[in-house]
Amino acid sequence: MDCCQETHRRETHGRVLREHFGIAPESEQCVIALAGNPNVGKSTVFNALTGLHQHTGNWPGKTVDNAQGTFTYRQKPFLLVDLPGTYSILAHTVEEQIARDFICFGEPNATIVVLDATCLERNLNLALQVMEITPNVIVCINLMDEARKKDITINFSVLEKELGVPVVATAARKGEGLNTLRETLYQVSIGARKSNPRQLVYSPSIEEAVQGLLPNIQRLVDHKLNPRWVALRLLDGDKAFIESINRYLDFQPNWKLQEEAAAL
Ligand SMILES: Nc1nc2c(ncn2[C@@H]2O[C@H](COP(=O)(O)OP(=O)(O)OP(=O)(O)O)[C@@H](O)[C@H]2O)c(=O)[nH]1
Ligand SMILES: [Mg+2]
Repeated sequence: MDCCQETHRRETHGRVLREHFGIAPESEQCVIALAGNPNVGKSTVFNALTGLHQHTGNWPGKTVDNAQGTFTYRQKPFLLVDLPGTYSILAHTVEEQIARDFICFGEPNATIVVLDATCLERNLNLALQVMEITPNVIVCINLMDEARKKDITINFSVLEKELGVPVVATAARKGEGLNTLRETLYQVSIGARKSNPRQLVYSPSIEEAVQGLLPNIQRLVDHKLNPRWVALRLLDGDKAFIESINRYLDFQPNWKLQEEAAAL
């Protein structure tokens, strides 16, 4: 990408954040999304990091501007966005669409996926989905105090190795693990800690179809979206996603790609 393209990309990104999500980060500020299943402690983590008292009820509408807070760590300013709780980000509900669109088109510098330590298996589904969109993921395993009460033990180093992203244990209500979370966020945000997120491998026919679509998608979405993720959504026949691409990235409707995907 040359510097004109980079400037254009930044301007488009700034406009998307402002116009679609009501967020206007200052130039040095790192934007961090907080995602997770309902009731896993996202807002508790949000409040602990920002010192705010975010309402811990349902997401109030289609914007995220009332769920943002700031904090500074090691002189680095962060803007944290508390996303609505979702089991998935395949956009079957308004909440899923908000979370998916923010992670995809808001392009946060990093996304913390908060998981419930007492039901990891179910919660990991969302983490794997987010890891398909972006490599900048931190997995925060919360409710560790509850897990301890139930004699659940988690091998964090194995999990971190398997997932390929940083994994942090917290009991946010007690303030446990939050310093490690801040430090990990900092390391990821300054690029000192690189991730290599595990990617789900689908059946050979789907993988072949993805490979067939990638060249055209790469041309279309450029650096703006993860082409593999777009290919998977097209193969899924996700029309709402194509509409989101056109809405956020100002593309002319391009149904040809979808026709191509449908023919595969
Ligand atoms: N025991 C324990 N309770 C916690 C912890 N973190 C959060 N909670 C409690 O879990 C409940 C849900 O926390 P929230 O922070 O509202 O969860 P959320 O993920 O924001 O929920 P939604 O926004 O509704 O999806 C609250 O009663 C919190 O006090 C923790 O680490 N340990
Ligand atoms: Mg909440």
